[in-house]
Amino acid sequence: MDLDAARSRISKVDRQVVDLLNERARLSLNVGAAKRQSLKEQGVCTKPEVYVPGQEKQVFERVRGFNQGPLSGESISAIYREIMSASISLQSEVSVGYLGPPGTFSHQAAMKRFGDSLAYVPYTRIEDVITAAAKEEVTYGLVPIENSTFGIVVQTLDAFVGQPSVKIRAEVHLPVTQSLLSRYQLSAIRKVYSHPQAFGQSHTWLDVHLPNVTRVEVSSTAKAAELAASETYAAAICSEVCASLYQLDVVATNVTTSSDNTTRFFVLGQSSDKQTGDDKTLLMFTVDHREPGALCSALNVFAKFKINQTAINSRPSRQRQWHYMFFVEVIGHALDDNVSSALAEIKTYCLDLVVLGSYPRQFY
Ligand SMILES: O=C(O)C(=O)C[C@]1(C(=O)O)C=C[C@@H](O)C=C1
Repeated sequence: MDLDAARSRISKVDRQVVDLLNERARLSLNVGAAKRQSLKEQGVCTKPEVYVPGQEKQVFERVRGFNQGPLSGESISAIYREIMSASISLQSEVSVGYLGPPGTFSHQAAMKRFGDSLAYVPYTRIEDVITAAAKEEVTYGLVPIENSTFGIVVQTLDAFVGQPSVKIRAEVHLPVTQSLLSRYQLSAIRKVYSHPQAFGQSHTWLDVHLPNVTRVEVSSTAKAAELAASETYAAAICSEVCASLYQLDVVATNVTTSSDNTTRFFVLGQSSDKQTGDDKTLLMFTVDHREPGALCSALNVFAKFKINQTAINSRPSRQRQWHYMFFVEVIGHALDDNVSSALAEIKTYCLDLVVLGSYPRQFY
């Protein structure tokens, strides 16, 4: 086929693609109307959940299964990410809060999960994102929970203690590459700004290349870029996307200690999604320390019901000195028979127990 003939065929296919996209969009509007009708019939006056991670999981698996190539599975997912983003925005006005300013890894994780058609709202602190999601100032909030190199994000766990009503709806994994950005060359840099997590992921490189330079912790990596852009002899450890956003040069690329450095984020909303058959659940509880072995007894319940734990963390309870909030993540949905039976039994060992949410295991 010659060039003109191939372009003319593409133009005909484009027309069919656009018609099919609009047919899908009309069906999505029907889905939105059906959700509203169903809530009305149940006498519930809340807005329907427009982002349904379990359903998205099925759509992604299905379309990747249909794919015969030459498009890669990743290309199909990227195209469908935008189709679903448009579909969500047709059904309702959706906003997503994240730790700003623009250019943070939280911003990138939010875009990766929700695409281009939604509104993104930056907040200065992680706790502000969680409060905004709890108070429905935004439809969803996205917060980092842990990094594969530096570990748990304590600000997120501490903020859950203050906002136990917020519910985890989904998890997002984002590969993270930290870089050194500045308006100056390496030898001229006197001060480096970054978030404590980013310093934790790149301290080995900093110890070797900038050993005597002051490290200043700030609220986010993009805030660090903003400050580095406004000061003499300053630099930031942040994402390379901040170079164009804040008019900085990339002085050193990939200063991260671990090559497969990944951060896991939670999408927060008013409720969790229904079971998908491959879910995780995060619990927050305190145990009575006057009871010997109370934590051990609580954790033993998971073994009894054959429930795998994927993470355990603790933070000071802040209400009683030397008492702790435990955060345990398990495989399964809170509505699964074994998990709900385990929760009923664990309650007998806990002073309080909150299910922070159940969410499909990361899938794309
Ligand atoms: O099935 C739904 O609940 C929809 O809202 C439709 C749809 C889609 O376009 O396929 C859109 C958004 C949801 O996150 C999941 C799926």
